[in-house]
Amino acid sequence: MSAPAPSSGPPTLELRAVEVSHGRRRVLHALSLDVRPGELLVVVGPSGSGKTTMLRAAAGLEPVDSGRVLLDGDDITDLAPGQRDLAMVFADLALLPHLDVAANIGFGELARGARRRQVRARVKEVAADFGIADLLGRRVTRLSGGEQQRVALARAALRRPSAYLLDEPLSHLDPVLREEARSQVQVLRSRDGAPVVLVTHDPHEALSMGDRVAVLREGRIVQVGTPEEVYATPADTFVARFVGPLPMNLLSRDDGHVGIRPEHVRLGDDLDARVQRVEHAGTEAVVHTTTERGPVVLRLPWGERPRVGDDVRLGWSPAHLHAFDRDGRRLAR
Ligand SMILES: Nc1ncnc2c1ncn2[C@@H]1O[C@H](COP(=O)(O)OP(=O)(O)OP(=O)(O)O)[C@@H](O)[C@H]1O
Repeated sequence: MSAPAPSSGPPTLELRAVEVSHGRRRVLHALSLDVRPGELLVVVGPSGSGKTTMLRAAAGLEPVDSGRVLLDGDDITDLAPGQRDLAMVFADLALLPHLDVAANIGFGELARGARRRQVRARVKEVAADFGIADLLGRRVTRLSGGEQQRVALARAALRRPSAYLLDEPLSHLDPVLREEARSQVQVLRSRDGAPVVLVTHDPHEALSMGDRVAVLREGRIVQVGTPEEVYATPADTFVARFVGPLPMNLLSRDDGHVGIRPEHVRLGDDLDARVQRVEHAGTEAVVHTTTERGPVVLRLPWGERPRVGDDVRLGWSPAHLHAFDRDGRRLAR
Protein backbone atom coordinates (compact mmCIF):
# COMPACT_ATOMS: atom_id res chain seq x y z
CA MET A 1 0.00 0.00 0.00
CA SER A 2 1.38 3.42 -0.80
CA ALA A 3 1.57 5.72 2.17
CA PRO A 4 -0.18 9.07 2.16
CA ALA A 5 2.23 11.98 1.86
CA PRO A 6 2.81 13.58 5.25
CA SER A 7 1.84 17.20 5.30
CA SER A 8 4.04 19.97 6.54
CA GLY A 9 2.66 22.42 9.04
CA PRO A 10 3.07 22.76 12.76
CA PRO A 11 4.07 19.60 14.61
CA THR A 12 1.36 17.49 16.16
CA LEU A 13 3.50 16.11 18.94
CA GLU A 14 6.63 17.78 20.18
CA LEU A 15 9.20 16.87 22.81
CA ARG A 16 11.29 19.85 23.89
CA ALA A 17 14.55 19.16 25.75
CA VAL A 18 12.97 16.30 27.69
CA GLU A 19 15.13 14.77 30.42
CA VAL A 20 14.21 11.59 32.27
CA SER A 21 16.08 9.70 34.99
CA HIS A 22 15.64 6.22 36.35
CA GLY A 23 16.78 6.47 39.94
CA ARG A 24 19.92 8.60 39.84
CA ARG A 25 20.77 7.68 36.27
CA ARG A 26 19.78 10.07 33.49
CA VAL A 27 18.31 8.04 30.64
CA LEU A 28 17.13 10.81 28.27
CA HIS A 29 19.34 13.85 27.72
CA ALA A 30 17.69 17.08 26.49
CA LEU A 31 15.76 15.08 23.91
CA SER A 32 13.92 17.16 21.31
CA LEU A 33 11.82 15.66 18.57
CA ASP A 34 8.72 16.65 16.63
CA VAL A 35 6.19 14.66 14.66
CA ARG A 36 4.28 16.32 11.88
CA PRO A 37 0.71 15.74 10.73
CA GLY A 38 0.29 12.46 8.87
CA GLU A 39 3.91 11.47 9.35
CA LEU A 40 5.37 8.09 10.26
CA LEU A 41 8.44 8.85 12.32
CA VAL A 42 10.57 5.86 13.21
CA VAL A 43 12.88 6.18 16.20
CA VAL A 44 15.63 3.59 15.96
CA GLY A 45 18.32 2.76 18.49
CA PRO A 46 20.06 -0.18 20.08
CA SER A 47 18.68 -1.93 23.11
CA GLY A 48 18.80 0.31 26.16
CA SER A 49 19.13 3.56 24.20
CA GLY A 50 15.92 4.93 25.77
CA LYS A 51 13.27 4.30 23.10
CA THR A 52 10.59 2.97 25.45
CA THR A 53 11.39 5.62 28.04
CA MET A 54 10.92 8.32 25.38
CA LEU A 55 7.49 7.02 24.35
CA ARG A 56 6.44 6.59 27.98
CA ALA A 57 7.50 10.17 28.71
CA ALA A 58 5.39 11.42 25.77
CA ALA A 59 2.43 9.36 26.97
CA GLY A 60 2.75 10.64 30.54
CA LEU A 61 3.69 7.25 31.97
CA GLU A 62 7.17 8.43 32.95
CA PRO A 63 7.74 11.65 34.93
CA VAL A 64 10.12 14.09 33.27
CA ASP A 65 12.88 15.90 35.21
CA SER A 66 12.68 18.83 32.83
CA GLY A 67 11.53 19.75 29.34
CA ARG A 68 8.06 20.00 27.84
CA VAL A 69 5.68 17.80 25.85
CA LEU A 70 3.31 19.58 23.46
CA LEU A 71 0.34 18.19 21.57
CA ASP A 72 -1.13 20.35 18.81
CA GLY A 73 0.69 23.27 20.38
CA ASP A 74 -0.76 22.74 23.88
CA ASP A 75 1.56 21.98 26.77
CA ILE A 76 0.48 18.57 28.10
CA THR A 77 3.55 17.93 30.28
CA ASP A 78 1.53 17.99 33.48
CA LEU A 79 -1.51 16.06 32.22
CA ALA A 80 -2.17 12.49 33.39
CA PRO A 81 -1.87 9.77 30.70
CA GLY A 82 -5.66 9.43 30.40
CA GLN A 83 -6.02 13.13 29.69
CA ARG A 84 -3.59 13.07 26.75
CA ASP A 85 -5.15 12.45 23.37
CA LEU A 86 -2.51 9.83 22.51
CA ALA A 87 -2.75 6.07 21.96
CA MET A 88 0.16 3.82 22.84
CA VAL A 89 0.62 0.25 21.64
CA PHE A 90 3.07 -1.71 23.75
CA ALA A 91 5.53 -4.35 22.57
CA ASP A 92 3.59 -7.07 24.43
CA LEU A 93 0.29 -5.68 22.98
CA ALA A 94 -1.32 -5.86 26.47
CA LEU A 95 -4.49 -7.60 25.27
CA LEU A 96 -6.98 -8.93 27.84
CA PRO A 97 -6.78 -12.73 27.42
CA HIS A 98 -10.16 -13.57 28.95
CA LEU A 99 -12.05 -11.29 26.55
CA ASP A 100 -12.95 -11.67 22.89
CA VAL A 101 -11.68 -9.43 20.10
CA ALA A 102 -14.64 -7.04 20.13
CA ALA A 103 -14.40 -6.55 23.90
CA ASN A 104 -10.65 -5.97 23.68
CA ILE A 105 -11.10 -3.30 21.03
CA GLY A 106 -14.00 -1.57 22.78
CA PHE A 107 -12.92 -2.01 26.39
CA GLY A 108 -11.20 1.36 26.80
CA GLU A 109 -14.08 3.34 25.35
CA LEU A 110 -16.67 1.54 27.48
CA ALA A 111 -14.51 2.17 30.55
CA ARG A 112 -14.52 5.85 29.61
CA GLY A 113 -18.31 5.76 29.69
CA ALA A 114 -19.12 5.67 25.97
CA ARG A 115 -22.52 4.23 24.96
CA ARG A 116 -22.41 0.47 24.30
CA ARG A 117 -24.30 0.66 21.01
CA GLN A 118 -22.05 3.40 19.64
CA VAL A 119 -18.93 1.54 20.69
CA ARG A 120 -20.20 -1.65 19.01
CA ALA A 121 -20.70 0.18 15.70
CA ARG A 122 -17.26 1.76 15.83
CA VAL A 123 -15.63 -1.53 16.78
CA LYS A 124 -17.13 -3.09 13.64
CA GLU A 125 -15.89 -0.25 11.49
CA VAL A 126 -12.34 -0.31 12.82
CA ALA A 127 -12.20 -4.13 12.70
CA ALA A 128 -13.11 -3.96 9.01
CA ASP A 129 -10.29 -1.48 8.39
CA PHE A 130 -7.80 -3.90 9.92
CA GLY A 131 -9.24 -7.01 8.25
CA ILE A 132 -10.41 -8.70 11.45
CA ALA A 133 -14.19 -8.22 11.15
CA ASP A 134 -14.74 -11.98 11.11
CA LEU A 135 -12.77 -12.50 14.31
CA LEU A 136 -14.77 -10.22 16.60
CA GLY A 137 -16.27 -13.08 18.65
CA ARG A 138 -13.01 -14.98 19.02
CA ARG A 139 -11.02 -15.08 22.28
CA VAL A 140 -7.74 -13.23 21.73
CA THR A 141 -5.76 -16.22 23.03
CA ARG A 142 -7.04 -18.17 19.99
CA LEU A 143 -5.49 -15.70 17.52
CA SER A 144 -2.17 -15.84 15.69
CA GLY A 145 0.51 -13.28 16.57
CA GLY A 146 -0.30 -11.26 13.46
CA GLU A 147 -4.02 -11.20 14.28
CA GLN A 148 -3.33 -10.14 17.85
CA GLN A 149 -1.22 -7.32 16.53
CA ARG A 150 -4.14 -6.13 14.36
CA VAL A 151 -6.41 -6.21 17.40
CA ALA A 152 -3.96 -4.04 19.33
CA LEU A 153 -3.76 -1.52 16.48
CA ALA A 154 -7.55 -1.51 16.04
CA ARG A 155 -7.99 -0.86 19.77
CA ALA A 156 -5.59 2.09 19.56
CA ALA A 157 -7.36 3.45 16.47
CA LEU A 158 -10.90 3.25 17.86
CA ARG A 159 -10.68 6.53 19.69
CA ARG A 160 -9.07 8.43 16.79
CA PRO A 161 -6.31 9.97 18.92
CA SER A 162 -4.22 12.93 17.81
CA ALA A 163 -1.11 10.71 17.54
CA TYR A 164 -0.03 7.10 17.95
CA LEU A 165 2.96 5.83 19.91
CA LEU A 166 4.00 2.31 18.91
CA ASP A 167 6.61 0.50 20.98
CA GLU A 168 8.18 -2.25 18.84
CA PRO A 169 4.77 -3.64 17.87
CA LEU A 170 6.35 -5.86 15.22
CA SER A 171 9.24 -7.24 17.22
CA HIS A 172 7.67 -10.57 18.19
CA LEU A 173 6.47 -11.42 14.66
CA ASP A 174 8.29 -13.70 12.26
CA PRO A 175 9.68 -12.06 9.09
CA VAL A 176 6.66 -12.88 6.88
CA LEU A 177 4.14 -11.56 9.41
CA ARG A 178 6.33 -8.54 10.01
CA GLU A 179 6.05 -7.59 6.38
CA GLU A 180 2.27 -7.85 6.61
CA ALA A 181 2.20 -5.95 9.88
CA ARG A 182 4.06 -3.05 8.29
CA SER A 183 1.13 -2.50 5.98
CA GLN A 184 -1.20 -2.58 9.00
CA VAL A 185 0.76 0.32 10.46
CA GLN A 186 0.12 2.15 7.19
CA VAL A 187 -3.62 1.42 7.64
CA LEU A 188 -3.42 3.03 11.04
CA ARG A 189 -2.11 6.27 9.70
CA SER A 190 -4.12 6.41 6.50
CA ARG A 191 -7.33 6.06 8.54
CA ASP A 192 -7.36 9.56 9.93
CA GLY A 193 -4.00 11.17 9.17
CA ALA A 194 -2.83 11.11 12.78
CA PRO A 195 0.96 10.83 12.91
CA VAL A 196 2.65 7.69 14.17
CA VAL A 197 5.83 7.44 16.21
CA LEU A 198 7.17 3.92 15.98
CA VAL A 199 10.22 2.75 17.89
CA THR A 200 12.34 -0.17 16.82
CA HIS A 201 15.85 -1.54 17.31
CA ASP A 202 15.81 -2.74 13.68
CA PRO A 203 17.49 -0.28 11.26
CA HIS A 204 16.03 -2.09 8.25
CA GLU A 205 12.54 -1.53 9.61
CA ALA A 206 13.38 2.13 10.20
CA LEU A 207 14.65 2.78 6.68
CA SER A 208 11.87 0.86 4.97
CA MET A 209 8.96 2.33 6.95
CA GLY A 210 9.81 5.83 8.09
CA ASP A 211 8.99 9.09 6.34
CA ARG A 212 11.71 10.30 8.67
CA VAL A 213 14.07 8.38 10.87
CA ALA A 214 15.47 9.55 14.22
CA VAL A 215 18.52 7.70 15.52
CA LEU A 216 18.75 7.43 19.29
CA ARG A 217 21.95 6.55 21.11
CA GLU A 218 22.42 6.50 24.87
CA GLY A 219 19.42 8.77 25.41
CA ARG A 220 20.39 11.34 22.79
CA ILE A 221 19.03 11.92 19.29
CA VAL A 222 22.09 11.81 17.06
CA GLN A 223 20.38 12.38 13.70
CA VAL A 224 16.93 13.01 12.24
CA GLY A 225 16.23 12.90 8.53
CA THR A 226 14.61 11.04 5.68
CA PRO A 227 15.85 7.46 5.24
CA GLU A 228 17.84 8.68 2.22
CA GLU A 229 19.53 11.45 4.22
CA VAL A 230 20.42 9.24 7.16
CA TYR A 231 21.79 6.53 4.88
CA ALA A 232 23.66 8.81 2.47
CA THR A 233 25.00 11.36 4.97
CA PRO A 234 25.28 9.72 8.41
CA ALA A 235 26.02 12.30 11.10
CA ASP A 236 28.69 10.19 12.76
CA THR A 237 30.40 6.82 12.69
CA PHE A 238 27.79 5.30 15.01
CA VAL A 239 24.96 6.09 12.56
CA ALA A 240 27.17 5.01 9.65
CA ARG A 241 27.62 1.56 11.18
CA PHE A 242 24.20 1.16 12.76
CA VAL A 243 21.92 2.20 9.88
CA GLY A 244 21.92 0.17 6.68
CA PRO A 245 21.83 -3.44 5.53
CA LEU A 246 25.56 -3.71 6.33
CA PRO A 247 27.69 -1.41 8.51
CA MET A 248 29.75 1.20 6.67
CA ASN A 249 33.46 0.29 6.38
CA LEU A 250 35.69 2.64 8.35
CA LEU A 251 39.31 2.99 7.26
CA SER A 252 41.62 4.59 9.79
CA ARG A 253 43.69 7.62 8.88
CA ASP A 254 45.64 10.21 10.87
CA ASP A 255 42.78 12.62 11.50
CA GLY A 256 39.95 10.12 11.98
CA HIS A 257 38.27 7.72 9.59
CA VAL A 258 37.23 7.46 5.98
CA GLY A 259 33.96 5.61 5.46
CA ILE A 260 32.72 3.66 2.48
CA ARG A 261 29.59 1.55 2.08
CA PRO A 262 30.14 -2.11 1.11
CA GLU A 263 28.20 -1.63 -2.13
CA HIS A 264 30.64 1.09 -3.19
CA VAL A 265 33.77 -1.03 -2.78
CA ARG A 266 34.86 -2.94 -5.88
CA LEU A 267 37.91 -4.80 -7.05
CA GLY A 268 40.37 -2.10 -8.10
CA ASP A 269 43.77 -0.82 -7.09
CA ASP A 270 43.48 1.43 -4.05
CA LEU A 271 44.16 -1.00 -1.19
CA ASP A 272 45.57 -4.51 -0.70
CA ALA A 273 43.25 -6.95 1.07
CA ARG A 274 43.07 -10.61 2.03
CA VAL A 275 39.74 -12.47 1.91
CA GLN A 276 38.70 -13.83 5.31
CA ARG A 277 35.13 -14.98 4.77
CA VAL A 278 32.59 -15.18 1.94
CA GLU A 279 28.85 -15.24 2.72
CA HIS A 280 26.04 -16.18 0.39
CA ALA A 281 23.45 -13.38 -0.03
CA GLY A 282 21.13 -14.28 -2.89
CA THR A 283 22.66 -13.20 -6.18
CA GLU A 284 25.53 -11.57 -4.31
CA ALA A 285 28.43 -12.58 -2.12
CA VAL A 286 29.30 -10.56 0.99
CA VAL A 287 33.09 -10.68 1.08
CA HIS A 288 34.91 -9.93 4.35
CA THR A 289 38.52 -8.86 3.98
CA THR A 290 41.33 -7.55 6.17
CA THR A 291 43.52 -4.63 5.14
CA GLU A 292 46.27 -2.60 6.81
CA ARG A 293 43.66 0.11 7.50
CA GLY A 294 41.13 -2.22 9.11
CA PRO A 295 38.52 -4.77 7.99
CA VAL A 296 36.63 -4.04 4.74
CA VAL A 297 33.41 -5.72 3.59
CA LEU A 298 32.24 -5.58 0.00
CA ARG A 299 29.49 -7.08 -2.12
CA LEU A 300 30.22 -8.80 -5.38
CA PRO A 301 28.08 -10.76 -7.84
CA TRP A 302 28.06 -14.38 -6.65
CA GLY A 303 29.77 -15.55 -9.83
CA GLU A 304 32.69 -13.12 -9.29
CA ARG A 305 33.40 -13.99 -5.68
CA PRO A 306 37.00 -14.62 -4.64
CA ARG A 307 37.99 -17.55 -2.42
CA VAL A 308 38.90 -17.40 1.24
CA GLY A 309 42.64 -16.70 1.53
CA ASP A 310 42.89 -14.89 -1.84
CA ASP A 311 44.85 -11.64 -2.02
CA VAL A 312 42.82 -8.99 -3.82
CA ARG A 313 43.02 -5.27 -4.41
CA LEU A 314 40.09 -3.05 -3.56
CA GLY A 315 39.06 0.20 -5.17
CA TRP A 316 36.40 2.90 -5.05
CA SER A 317 35.39 6.20 -6.49
CA PRO A 318 36.40 9.18 -4.29
CA ALA A 319 32.82 10.46 -4.66
CA HIS A 320 31.64 7.61 -2.44
CA LEU A 321 33.94 8.34 0.49
CA HIS A 322 32.70 9.79 3.79
CA ALA A 323 35.06 11.61 6.17
CA PHE A 324 34.80 11.50 9.98
CA ASP A 325 36.94 13.30 12.57
CA ARG A 326 38.66 11.66 15.55
CA ASP A 327 35.46 11.93 17.60
CA GLY A 328 33.55 10.16 14.86
CA ARG A 329 31.68 13.25 13.64
CA ARG A 330 31.02 13.70 9.95
CA LEU A 331 33.21 16.23 8.16
CA ALA A 332 32.06 18.15 5.13
CA ARG A 333 33.61 16.61 2.03
N1 LIG B 1 12.01 1.12 35.46
C1 LIG B 1 13.32 1.28 35.28
N2 LIG B 1 14.15 1.45 36.34
C2 LIG B 1 15.49 1.65 36.16
N3 LIG B 1 16.09 1.67 34.95
C3 LIG B 1 15.31 1.50 33.88
C4 LIG B 1 13.90 1.29 33.97
N4 LIG B 1 13.41 1.15 32.72
C5 LIG B 1 14.45 1.25 31.88
N5 LIG B 1 15.60 1.47 32.56
C6 LIG B 1 16.93 1.70 31.97
O1 LIG B 1 16.85 2.85 31.16
C7 LIG B 1 17.60 2.69 29.96
C8 LIG B 1 16.68 2.89 28.76
O2 LIG B 1 15.72 1.84 28.75
P1 LIG B 1 14.60 1.74 27.62
O3 LIG B 1 13.76 0.56 27.96
O4 LIG B 1 13.95 3.05 27.46
O5 LIG B 1 15.49 1.44 26.34
P2 LIG B 1 15.04 0.84 24.94
O6 LIG B 1 15.84 1.57 23.93
O7 LIG B 1 13.56 0.87 24.82
O8 LIG B 1 15.56 -0.66 25.07
P3 LIG B 1 14.95 -2.02 24.43
O9 LIG B 1 15.12 -1.91 22.94
O10 LIG B 1 15.85 -3.06 25.03
O11 LIG B 1 13.54 -2.10 24.88
C9 LIG B 1 18.21 1.30 30.04
O12 LIG B 1 19.51 1.44 30.50
C10 LIG B 1 17.36 0.58 31.06
O13 LIG B 1 18.11 -0.39 31.72
